[in-house]
Amino acid sequence: MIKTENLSKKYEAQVALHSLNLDIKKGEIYALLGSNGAGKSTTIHLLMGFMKPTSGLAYINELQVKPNDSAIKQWVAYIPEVVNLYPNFSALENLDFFSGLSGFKYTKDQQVALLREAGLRDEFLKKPVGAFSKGMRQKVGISIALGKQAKAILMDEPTSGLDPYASNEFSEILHTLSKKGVSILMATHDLFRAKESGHRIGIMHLGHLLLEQDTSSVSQVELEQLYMHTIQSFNNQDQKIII
Ligand SMILES: Nc1ncnc2c1ncn2[C@@H]1O[C@H](COP(=O)(O)OP(=O)(O)OP(=O)(O)O)[C@@H](O)[C@H]1O
Repeated sequence: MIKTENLSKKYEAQVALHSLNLDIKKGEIYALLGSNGAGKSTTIHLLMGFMKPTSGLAYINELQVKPNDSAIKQWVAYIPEVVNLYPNFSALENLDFFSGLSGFKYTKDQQVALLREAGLRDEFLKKPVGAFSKGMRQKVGISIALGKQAKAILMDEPTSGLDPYASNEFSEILHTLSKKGVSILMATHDLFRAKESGHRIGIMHLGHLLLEQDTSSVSQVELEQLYMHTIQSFNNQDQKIII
């Protein structure tokens, strides 16, 4: 569903991504972990077609991603760290507007159902989103993704700044999306949430994907040790790429 083949990106002299191979299945939640500058956002931006790779290929729903290709945008939704919405519009109005841009028209009842499914409480449906918290904006973003019937959702730092309750709610919403067959790639520094929400994690460092791991087969502590060990080994000039 979300796939890359030897995907690479060089920004002038800086190689941000070295030959990345990802294969994220239908309904899978995959957390990309890594240090600052590891290449996580670059990966997401390439998968969204925001820029051209230096080499390699990316696919969403078996369609090859090409920069600014509207065919791909039909299948994929991008939820940035802070979701951009029209501040004076209510949650319902934002959903209506963005669904319309994607060619969908929903009744008021359907819009309410989408926002509820994304976890937004009823009392906020008609409030201007300008005063919404990060978590609430994210829920509106997820409802927009649901509204466009996205098969893949790409998220950048979705849990940074969320309180523990909101983070937990976020995990539950991801699991609901996954059960509907939506594939999710999230870039995060949040090891705890990656383990709680993700089926699989990938550890990136300096543009390399160093390790992939099913989250069900490691404890939280083991995952943290694995993360530290993987990055330390690379820094100690073992520089043996595991993937
Ligand atoms: N537009 C750009 N021009 C030049 N270099 C860039 C650009 N965008 C990113 N880079 C570089 O590419 C590398 C990867 O950056 P990227 O933002 O993908 O990392 P990241 O893993 O998302 O980091 P963070 O966790 O800090 O958000 C970094 O060295 C960064 O400085």
